[in-house]
Amino acid sequence: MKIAVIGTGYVGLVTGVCLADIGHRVTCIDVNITKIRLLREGKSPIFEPGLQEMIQRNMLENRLRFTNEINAGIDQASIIYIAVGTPSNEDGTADLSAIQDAAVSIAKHIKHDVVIVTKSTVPIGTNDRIKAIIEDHKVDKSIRVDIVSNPEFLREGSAISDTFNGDRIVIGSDSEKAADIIEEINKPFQIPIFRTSIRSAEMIKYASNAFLATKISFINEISNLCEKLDADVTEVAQGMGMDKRIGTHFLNAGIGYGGSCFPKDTNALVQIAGNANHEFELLKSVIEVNKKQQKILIEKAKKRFDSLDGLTIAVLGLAFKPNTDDMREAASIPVISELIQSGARVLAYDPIANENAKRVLPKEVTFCKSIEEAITKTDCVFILTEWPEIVQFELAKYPLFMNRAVIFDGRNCFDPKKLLAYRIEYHSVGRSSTYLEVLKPSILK
Ligand SMILES: NC(=O)c1ccc[n+]([C@@H]2O[C@H](COP(=O)([O-])OP(=O)(O)OC[C@H]3O[C@@H](n4cnc5c(N)ncnc54)[C@H](O)[C@@H]3O)[C@@H](O)[C@H]2O)c1
Ligand SMILES: O=c1ccn([C@@H]2O[C@H](COP(=O)(O)OP(=O)(O)O[C@H]3O[C@H](CO)[C@@H](O)[C@H](O)[C@H]3O)[C@@H](O)[C@H]2O)c(=O)[nH]1
Repeated sequence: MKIAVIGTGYVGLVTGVCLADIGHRVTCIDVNITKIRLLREGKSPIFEPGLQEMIQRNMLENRLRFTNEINAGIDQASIIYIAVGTPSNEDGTADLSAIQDAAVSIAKHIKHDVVIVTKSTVPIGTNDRIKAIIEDHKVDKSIRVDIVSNPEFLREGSAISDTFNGDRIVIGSDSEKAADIIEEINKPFQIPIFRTSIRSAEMIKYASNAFLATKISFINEISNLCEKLDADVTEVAQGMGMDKRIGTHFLNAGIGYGGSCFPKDTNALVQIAGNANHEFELLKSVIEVNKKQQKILIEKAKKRFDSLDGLTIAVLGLAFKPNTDDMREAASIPVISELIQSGARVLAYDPIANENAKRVLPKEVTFCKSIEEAITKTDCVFILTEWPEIVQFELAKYPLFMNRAVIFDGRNCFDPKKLLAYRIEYHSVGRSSTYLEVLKPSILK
């Protein structure tokens, strides 16, 4: 099948490359000239495990090409995927300007019948608008355009594996024929296919992200209670997860969720609900809990040191999660800004995201090339992302390199008892802190 994919970001690029890998002929289109130049050289503009190798292999086998020209890109394609960004507007609503531009461009350039497949996360009713825009702007009115909502569920950092091993592929359409074609295209992935109406498909995407975000905020609230009542949230989550109705996933307490999706999509769903005269109280609380949770390590450090003014602090892990270079809505942004405002000197390290982080973090931050360099002569360490390199770093080195070995761990990377053996003072989330002279805080305090 000849396919065009508009937008070569985290979703469009992975979708295009994986569709090529299962045998389709794919042209990826983007307005960004630098991205397309890099891609034509076989270089991935984003860090995503396995992606660059897959790009090169499929280019060599002539199934994958890249262009800035929408005209050339969609010329031969009978299927056009839309995977452009839908970021947040100031008020939390989804900015649909890239979707609008893509729809108008498609309409102006199509020369034969096509199926348009929307991968981008879009508010309920948007696919109807896409169809209306294309019908309005298409030059040859006899061309037939069918629309399919095919929301994407991949996670950054495991995008390729998720594409090949996803739990479901949702295909929403009011055209049986178009849905059949998209089902056929996806068959080689051997993933269960769920067919719905267009609007249900659009809603499944928002509802899924909102539910996962709710799980995270819920366990974070439980973790705050655990700290007050001397329970251990990792044990609690494990015990809860053994109930199949609850499940073990997305119960990791920490400094909250970030990334390009959960913050944006939860806010958008609150707005979508508001527009339908529905106050989504639960989701509003999920968002508020997350905002508070991002500051939890700062509160702990302020309590421990009285003031952060003049302290030198290492921050390990800057990306919003491991195995990605994506800094969108990363917890490191509010945390580091507050550390600097409080008068601390910040030394930061991320195995992959340093370059992207430089563009969004305050200019006062010193970026380091290794964990050792970042923690040298520091008063404490903040761990914000559980990169394997950070989790596996030799614990004995902390007391060796630091002024005083105090760790604030926002991702519960270590067993507190183990850290005590290394003479490290350790503060994590939802668990008792371990001090050198085991000063267990009284639950009555
Ligand atoms: N990032 C994820 O993990 C993820 C997962 C599932 C769904 N989504 C959704 O998928 C969509 C894309 O997300 P992303 O993270 O890949 O975004 P992104 O910002 O990484 O990429 C979007 C790309 O679209 C390009 N673009 C914008 N307007 C264009 C146009 N008119 N023509 C051609 N190209 C254009 C941009 O230059 C950019 O390269 C969003 O709606 C997002 O919510 C993202
Ligand atoms: O138990 C958990 C699980 C995740 N997180 C945090 O939640 C955020 C999001 O993590 P994850 O969901 O793994 O990454 P994303 O790439 O943002 O993927 C989410 O957002 C995508 C975009 O919509 C969806 O496609 C995916 O299904 C959905 O998991 C990160 O900051 C994680 O640190 C936690 O704090 N605790």
